[in-house]
Amino acid sequence: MTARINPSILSADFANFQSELARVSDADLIHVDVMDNHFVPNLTFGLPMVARLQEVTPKPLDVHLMIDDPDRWAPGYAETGAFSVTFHAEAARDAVALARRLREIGSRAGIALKPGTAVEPFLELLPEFDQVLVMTVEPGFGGQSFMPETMPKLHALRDSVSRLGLDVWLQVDGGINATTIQIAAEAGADTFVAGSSVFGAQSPSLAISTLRELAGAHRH
Ligand SMILES: O=C(CO)[C@H](O)[C@H](O)COP(=O)(O)O
Repeated sequence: MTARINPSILSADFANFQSELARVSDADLIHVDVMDNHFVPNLTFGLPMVARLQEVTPKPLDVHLMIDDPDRWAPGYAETGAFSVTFHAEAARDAVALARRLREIGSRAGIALKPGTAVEPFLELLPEFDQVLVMTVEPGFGGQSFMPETMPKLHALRDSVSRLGLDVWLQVDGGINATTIQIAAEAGADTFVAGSSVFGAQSPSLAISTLRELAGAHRH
């Protein structure tokens, strides 16, 4: 299992995304946080920005939709050519139908769970998804502390993925740094979103390679 490190541009300089993307050229994917100020109490950007980001970076975009009504809006993000589009279980009306639509368009389909959302209803649905995002903070803001109480969800997901013989990526997002990445990797995560610990580092490149090594050394 290779550890993927996806820097979150929520922690980048919003006035200089193009040069910020160049600082994380060692990343596996670029994590793009779309927030609508309804599903979460924060507002970032929408479809035109995501489409433009894809034009200025060769890196695959890992789009995380923290928005209401993803059934209506998510397909548009897949149509920009995003590598993966992840929507929230709490917001979707028909998560399976939406995931199928995203895959049909050509994007990987991800489902995200807030810290208080149980994972059990989704375990048997795993074949419908390419990625599960376990939020390790309440979604909305960067720079928060990792919530270790979310780790049992990773264990349950990793067990089900192995039992069903699937290649579903297990992603964590929120408070990931050189300490917490080891905990999440041991619990079964293979894909790590990191905002402040990468963009806040003097050398994002070094931060990425350190995180990748630590995750690899502590993999499940
Ligand atoms: O989805 C997010 C917040 O909702 C961010 O991706 C996440 O919080 C990353 O920031 P940091 O690594 O600083 O916690």
